[in-house]
Amino acid sequence: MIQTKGLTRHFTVKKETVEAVRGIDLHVRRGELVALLGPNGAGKSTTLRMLTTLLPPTSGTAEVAGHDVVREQAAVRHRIGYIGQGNGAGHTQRGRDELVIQGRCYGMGRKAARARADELISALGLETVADRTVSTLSGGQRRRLDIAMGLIHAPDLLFLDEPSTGLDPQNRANLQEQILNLHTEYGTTVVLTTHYLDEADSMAERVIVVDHGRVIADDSPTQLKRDHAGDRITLTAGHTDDARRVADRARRSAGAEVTQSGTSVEIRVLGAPQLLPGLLVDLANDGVTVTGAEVARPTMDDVFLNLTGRSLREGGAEPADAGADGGADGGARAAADADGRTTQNQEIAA
Ligand SMILES: Nc1ncnc2c1ncn2[C@@H]1O[C@H](COP(=O)(O)OP(=O)(O)OP(=O)(O)O)[C@@H](O)[C@H]1O
Repeated sequence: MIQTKGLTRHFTVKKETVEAVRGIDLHVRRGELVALLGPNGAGKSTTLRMLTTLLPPTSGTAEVAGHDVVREQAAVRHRIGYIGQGNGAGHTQRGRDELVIQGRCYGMGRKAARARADELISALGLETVADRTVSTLSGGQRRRLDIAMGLIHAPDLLFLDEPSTGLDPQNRANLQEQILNLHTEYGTTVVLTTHYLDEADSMAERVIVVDHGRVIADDSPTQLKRDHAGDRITLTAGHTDDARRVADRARRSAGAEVTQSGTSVEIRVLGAPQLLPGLLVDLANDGVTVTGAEVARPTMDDVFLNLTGRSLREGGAEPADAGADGGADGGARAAADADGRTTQNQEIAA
């Protein structure tokens, strides 16, 4: 469904070259749900904008839904849906009308566009708000309307750029569920970008970790965690001296990566739940008192830390949960009309 080779994109800012994407090779199969995960500025949106024909690559090639993104832009756009960051729907229209107009832009007949709009309104739980003007909808409802807009022409492939950024946890969970349902029900291939670790972990069948414009890992969340992060045991001792003895024993008994910080000792191993009881017995035999023990299974953050040496959160990449159900305006979307001509709303020029 997507095949890229050596895809790069450079920008020139004040005579300086910004290498946003530095040679990405991707292969996404039909029906996959893939998350591009990375911190702010990693190159995720730039990659998506090249794949959706909104931005020409500096070099390399990309084929999307069987068409070249540079030479066959209209054909690509007919086969994809793209939901950019922020809201794309016009704010003074009723949601239902926006959907029908979008369908008409794709060359659908009035009746077919109306029927498809009804179907998506129901699939995305928008029945009670579809006849209100878009400006009166909550952030979560607008986001779902945007997704309906991206799906109106039944694309084979849906791109979502940070679909749940700016939503509160409840709306985020709701939106994730809707996306998963659409993926299952219609078999749509979905490529989304996110810097929510839990989103990549829980939604995606495959996570492509991007950093500094390059792919640094590509696998299922389970495999990534298995390969790049062990379990974490945290043991607390009453005194620093005891903590040192805990650390020594952990290194000897478990052969694990051990870090001591004051009275706390962090042990990274595979199979922590099986290992911990034996370790506690060894420590008791050594006469060391442990006052606390905790086992944490690996997260995508551990994977990122292991791959890059820094936490995804350190770069400010993990946004705080938004308190309000709101999304920024100024999103981007692309649509092709019946002749394959293209409309773009509020897209930033490169
Ligand atoms: N139009 C542009 N002009 C100049 N530099 C740009 C432009 N678009 C992106 N960049 C730069 O390219 C790099 C990658 O940006 P990009 O938006 O692709 O990252 P991202 O991974 O999507 O980040 P975020 O999670 O914050 O959206 C950044 O350094 C960014 O500042």
